[in-house]
Amino acid sequence: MSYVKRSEIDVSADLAALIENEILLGIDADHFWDGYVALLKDLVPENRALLAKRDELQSQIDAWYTSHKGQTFDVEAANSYLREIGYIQPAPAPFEINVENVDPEIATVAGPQLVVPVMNARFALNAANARWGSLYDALYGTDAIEGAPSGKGYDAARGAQVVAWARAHLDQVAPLANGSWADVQAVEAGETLSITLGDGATTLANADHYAGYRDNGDVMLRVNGLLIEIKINRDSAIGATDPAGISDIRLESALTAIQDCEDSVAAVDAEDKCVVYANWLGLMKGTLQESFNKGGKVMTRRLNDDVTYTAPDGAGVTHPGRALVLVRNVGHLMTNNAIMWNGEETPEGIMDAVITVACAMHDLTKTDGLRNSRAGSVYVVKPKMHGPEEVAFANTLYGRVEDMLGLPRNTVKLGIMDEERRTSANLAACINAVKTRCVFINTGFLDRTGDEIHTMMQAGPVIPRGEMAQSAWLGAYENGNVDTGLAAGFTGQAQIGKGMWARPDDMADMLQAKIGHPKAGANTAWVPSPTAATLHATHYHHVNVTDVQNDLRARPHASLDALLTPPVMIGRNVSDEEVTRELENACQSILGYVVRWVDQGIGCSKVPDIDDVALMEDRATLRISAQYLANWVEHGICTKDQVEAAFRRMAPKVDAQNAGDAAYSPMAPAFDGAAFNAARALVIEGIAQPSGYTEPLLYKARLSVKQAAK
Ligand SMILES: CC(=O)SCCNC(=O)CCNC(=O)[C@H](O)C(C)(C)COP(=O)(O)OP(=O)(O)OC[C@H]1O[C@@H](n2cnc3c(N)ncnc32)[C@H](O)[C@@H]1OP(=O)(O)O
Ligand SMILES: O=CC(=O)O
Ligand SMILES: [Mg+2]
Repeated sequence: MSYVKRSEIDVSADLAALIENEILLGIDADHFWDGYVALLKDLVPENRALLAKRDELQSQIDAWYTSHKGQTFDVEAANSYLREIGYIQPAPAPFEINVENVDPEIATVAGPQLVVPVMNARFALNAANARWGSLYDALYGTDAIEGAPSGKGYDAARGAQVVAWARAHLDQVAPLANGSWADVQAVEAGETLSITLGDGATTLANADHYAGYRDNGDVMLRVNGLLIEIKINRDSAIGATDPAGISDIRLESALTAIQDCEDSVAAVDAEDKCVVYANWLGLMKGTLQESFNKGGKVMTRRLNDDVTYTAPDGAGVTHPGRALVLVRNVGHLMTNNAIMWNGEETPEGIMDAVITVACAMHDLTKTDGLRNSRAGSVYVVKPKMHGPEEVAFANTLYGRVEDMLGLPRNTVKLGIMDEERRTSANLAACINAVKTRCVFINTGFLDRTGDEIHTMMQAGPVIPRGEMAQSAWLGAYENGNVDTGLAAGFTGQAQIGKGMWARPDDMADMLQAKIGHPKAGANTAWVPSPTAATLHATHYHHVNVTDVQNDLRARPHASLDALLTPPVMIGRNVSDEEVTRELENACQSILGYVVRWVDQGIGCSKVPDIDDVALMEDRATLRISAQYLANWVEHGICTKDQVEAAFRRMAPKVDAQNAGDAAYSPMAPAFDGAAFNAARALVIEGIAQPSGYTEPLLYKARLSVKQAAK
């Protein structure tokens, strides 16, 4: 890689060109680079000290559990030790966040949050455009309706089921004064909504559900703040068969979308980071586009326009056509060779902070066109922070970035991923550390599960993975997050978010289960795809989250003791069959994910588990699998040899799963490629990995593959 000297640092020539020629907006390049160096000088030592503190606390916790081996777990004694070493910190006096200029998609309206790897422009654009999605398509094309389309063309019987489902949904969430949406013969929208049924006329039971109409006759409803567009088009194939000419029902779906620079991407060097930043820049400028071949046709995807309609009082309304996008930066751990200082890599988190916010200035300076934040904010999601000092460090970092770029204080809003144990245990103090920026707390339960296993490594053998969802700590974590957000005044200002639906193909189950998120008081929850966003949107039609939050405020705060009780097996045997099954399942998913990451730079994959259920795998799910097996080896539930044997049995299976991919290199029978070795190391060296993170080994392996290819 070639570098250019800027101020006192060596910057990848490609990154410097991107920044100087395309990103910097009215900022002198020399001033920018001097500011960058000043920031490194002030913040790198603190960054390193925070990482050292993580290690120090971990060794103290390891030592405490090792010295209490074999004893019955005493939560009081454990927590008093955690207080003594500063792991549990005093809670702040009651306070409320006070955040200004927050867009309604975050502050007031509840709805789905889509996450997308920003390195993939085709997906990133699709995510931004997923603000609106077809309910008919989402039902027709997934298992949300039992079975699958039959025959080659349109399956009319399935189509009828879709229409029936969608009309029944409208009957529940936007009912007619009398009769059913299933029997509508004609719709006339104007100052009021007139609906003709077979046996007379009616209108909506609740006039507030009527939002207006579009020039083409489409009807706009609004339920719990989310728009529903009833499309009327008698010339379309579906509309022609419908008595009222209804051709589709389109839902406001992904209100927000997180463009991810972190766990769903594989960005290890300057070349990769340039792709990340260029895509994010394109989204902020509104110019990103991508051409690709789909179904034999070349298509070009761009950002969608806003949606216009007329309100019942005749006023013209312009409503966002795109999700409000947030950017997930990386955490405080990793460094990257894109910017070198004194011959050393510099923190990737600092680089993400400066560059993604600088890109967002292109949005901030717009007054029309494809704007992202109409309120004038930049939304950054900060993952993997451990405790209040690390959150305070993020506050300092983004404040320094604002100063460097000449932005008003608190332009940058922060979302805290509540996904590390020390953060959950001190969540109020974490929020307090960014109380003028904090726009979300989200239970990233996948990383959080990985951190639970890693932090409690010496407490004993962890329970089988399938039992984790029911364990007491997880319930206390999910409830505690909501309780803390409510006490900190999040209602009307910020999101209380819940985690990812990690079975992207199982939409029927998602429809059943994920309504639990708004019912638990979450005003958003993560979905893996635009289709999932549309289906999950229906949940927010049913549940008024503000009402739920108002009710929940009265309940007692979730128990800290439960939160900090480790999910270990006490006095329990695990059968040989169960061990083999767990080993094979984990090894298969580790290999299936790692091989695509290391060999092809794909950061998020759909990988079949041992029962052939397709699971979304990213660095966080990998962290769980690796730490889980590392824990079982540590406590003698299985041996290193068994792990090795399971990897070798599973590698040919993963190779077969990828047989259709021309770019794929098999791992068997040699078992000595970079990917296989990285997978093995993630388990065998798992305990030594900082906080059990997977990135150090993944980055190393990927860099070696990229180097070899050059
Ligand atoms: C623990 C955590 O940190 S969770 C957060 C990180 N995880 C994520 O961000 C998950 C994001 N999701 C994804 O990356 C993908 O959905 C995967 C990898 C799970 C599955 O990808 P695929 O196997 O390619 O999906 P599939 O073939 O079913 O669908 C592809 C289509 O859906 C679209 N799509 C799928 N996921 C997304 C998404 N998250 N955003 C936007 N579009 C998407 C694609 O654009 C594509 O449509 P197109 O052909 O019109 O472009
Ligand atoms: O980032 C999300 C998680 O679950 O981890
Ligand atoms: Mg995470």
